[in-house]
Amino acid sequence: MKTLNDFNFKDKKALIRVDFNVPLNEKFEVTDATRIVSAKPTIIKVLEDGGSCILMSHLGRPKGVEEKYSLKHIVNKIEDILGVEVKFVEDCVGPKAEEAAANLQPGEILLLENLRFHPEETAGDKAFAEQLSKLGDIYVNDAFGTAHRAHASTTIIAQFFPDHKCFGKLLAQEIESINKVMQTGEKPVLAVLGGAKVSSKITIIENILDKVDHLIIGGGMTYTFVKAQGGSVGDSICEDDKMELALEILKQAKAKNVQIHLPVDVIAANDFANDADTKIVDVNAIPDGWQGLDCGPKSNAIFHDVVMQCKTILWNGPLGVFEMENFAGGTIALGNSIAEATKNGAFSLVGGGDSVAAVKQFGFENKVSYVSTGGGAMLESLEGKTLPGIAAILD
Ligand SMILES: Nc1ncnc2c1ncn2[C@@H]1O[C@H](COP(=O)(O)OP(=O)(O)OP(=O)(O)O)[C@@H](O)[C@H]1O
Ligand SMILES: O=C(O)[C@H](O)COP(=O)(O)O
Repeated sequence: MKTLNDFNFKDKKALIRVDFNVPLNEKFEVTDATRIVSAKPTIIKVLEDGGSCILMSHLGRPKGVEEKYSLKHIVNKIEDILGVEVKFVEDCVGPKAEEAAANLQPGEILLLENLRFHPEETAGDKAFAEQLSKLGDIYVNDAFGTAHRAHASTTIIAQFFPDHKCFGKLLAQEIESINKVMQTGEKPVLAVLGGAKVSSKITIIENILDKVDHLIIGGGMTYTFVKAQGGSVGDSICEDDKMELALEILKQAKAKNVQIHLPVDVIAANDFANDADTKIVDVNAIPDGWQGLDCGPKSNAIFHDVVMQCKTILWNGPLGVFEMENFAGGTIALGNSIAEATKNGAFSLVGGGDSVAAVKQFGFENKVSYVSTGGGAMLESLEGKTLPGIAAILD
């Protein structure tokens, strides 16, 4: 396994895949910079060797070029954190990117525009990966948060650097920490799955059923399961085409003796806004025109009891729309429960862009055992398979 220390970057251009998919507010300000701070040791090592850094990342899930997902919004934040000027080029491939990369001098940093402005990125297109590869001398993957994606910049690109590819410091550290949990995770094991990426994460549940004893399903994940069982979810986020899978998961969990805990009550709102009217309703009786945006008090109490029984706790995805004060209660309650369990000796691992933002915002960062930059990546690691971004470096 080649790491950063296996290379001297003097006069070399390091092409570094970072995961700067950070949460932004409506003014495009970074609300949690953990993923940028975490990449700093890798970037500094390259600069200290006398090399230069070409940083590439995605931001959000844009459909083509969408201004709100431009990485230009985070240039100042990166500069603040690194204390070095960051040059920005408004494309990640083509003449402009090639010229900016060619002109880069030792000690300098160049940030490329959002990779996902080109659909070839997520398609894992080989020609696009080859174009990217031309920009640097050594490929460094430091994007743990995106290591579960077989995309052009995370996986396919590695084949163009057969002898010049390595893990960044963050990725190496994350692999080590997750391996430790996998090997020593004491039972009962609990996974808490919330958030809003229903379709991409529901498929992971099936694969981690063999590893857990309890599963709390909350946040936006809730409603596909509730509707699949005949409940009324009003306007809550729901993936109808995943309802069959949700039923299958419930069936499999029963067969495998995994206890699934869904919210029993929710805070429903008549608008996706902090000042919306709200009411507490049973999870399966949300009226039309209303949407579940947080767990209710009965659910929080049930989840507390489950958390306190468990010795290993993995958490990805907030239990409500915590960015809005009125819907942060479930996430805070869960954070408190996990902090208490950790104090009592449980091992707790929290991961994901927004989950980490929540943990920091509510002061739980030092009350959990480990904070990972990866959400989906952390969950997929738990399946026990080598993530594509990691496998591509090991090849
Ligand atoms: N009931 C809900 N309805 C709508 N959105 C919700 C609900 N509950 C939580 N969310 C939203 O889920 C988002 C976070 O989900 P996500 O799955 O992206 O988690 P994450 O920690 O960022 O993980 P990853 O790093 O894999 O993206 C938050 O912005 C939060 O507002
Ligand atoms: O936030 C994440 O989990 C990573 O940046 C990956 O994002 P994605 O789920 O849009 O691929």
